[in-house]
Amino acid sequence: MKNYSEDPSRQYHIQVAKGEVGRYVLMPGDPKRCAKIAKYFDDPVLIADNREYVTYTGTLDGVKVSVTSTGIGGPSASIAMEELYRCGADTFLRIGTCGGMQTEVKSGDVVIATGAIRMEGTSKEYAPIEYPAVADLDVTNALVAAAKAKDYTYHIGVVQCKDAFYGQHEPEKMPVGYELINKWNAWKMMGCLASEMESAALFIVAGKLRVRAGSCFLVVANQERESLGLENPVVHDTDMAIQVAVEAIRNLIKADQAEK
Ligand SMILES: O=P(O)(O)O[C@H]1O[C@H](CO)[C@@H](O)[C@H]1O
Ligand SMILES: O=c1cc[nH]c(=O)[nH]1
Repeated sequence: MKNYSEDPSRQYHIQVAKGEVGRYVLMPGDPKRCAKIAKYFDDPVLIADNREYVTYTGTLDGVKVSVTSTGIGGPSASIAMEELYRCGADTFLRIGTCGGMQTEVKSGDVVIATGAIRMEGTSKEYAPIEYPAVADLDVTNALVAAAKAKDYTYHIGVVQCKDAFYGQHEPEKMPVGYELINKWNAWKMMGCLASEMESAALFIVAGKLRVRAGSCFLVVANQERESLGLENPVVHDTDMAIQVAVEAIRNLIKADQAEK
């Protein structure tokens, strides 16, 4: 597709040029998380800051790596991945926040996604709903090894993605018939760990582009625990999940170099 950028060497939305990012890219939703993540890189340089997309590039163990924020939701996340791919990236690690959905998935824990429920719109513009949104196995294994090594409490499994942050949790309050559309209770019954907004789109776009994508999250809070009157503090510190994602990139770099 034509590049609408004023400077055609830069991608229209992310304003990054080919070669300015590494093959490994961390993808937080929040643009302000990028500087925090870039502090883990050696020699981080701010490459671009346009709309919700902030990009830094540096190195980890001598290999070029980047961080680009996606903004909230599938539409902007899919744009980030498509444009980063055109700049040379092929391995994507989303590092986000999520809300726990099972009582054991507590505030401050880390969640690693094996797949994502496609209760959002973006992925449906790429593939029919029967096609599953699955995380890449190499990236997921790298995340699990990183979480294990750090000795953090982590959970591995399916996450749910949606387009509306508000209003999803209370199917019983929906008008008759609407609960068929709001499947929150079904996701919980099936063991879905947590809810967030971008992984389904990222996993499906990654499939189309034939690139690797995985996700890990900080659990901010848990609506289920709240409704049962269980302890449910709100945790904002994303550092633990960031450390897991950065360590996972190191694991991938090692594995990729060993394969050469
Ligand atoms: O913290 P980030 O990465 O933005 O992720 C989560 O937070 C936002 C909602 O508060 C959504 O983007 C959701 O996926
Ligand atoms: O409940 C939550 C918490 C964080 N992010 C989400 O998308 N949902």
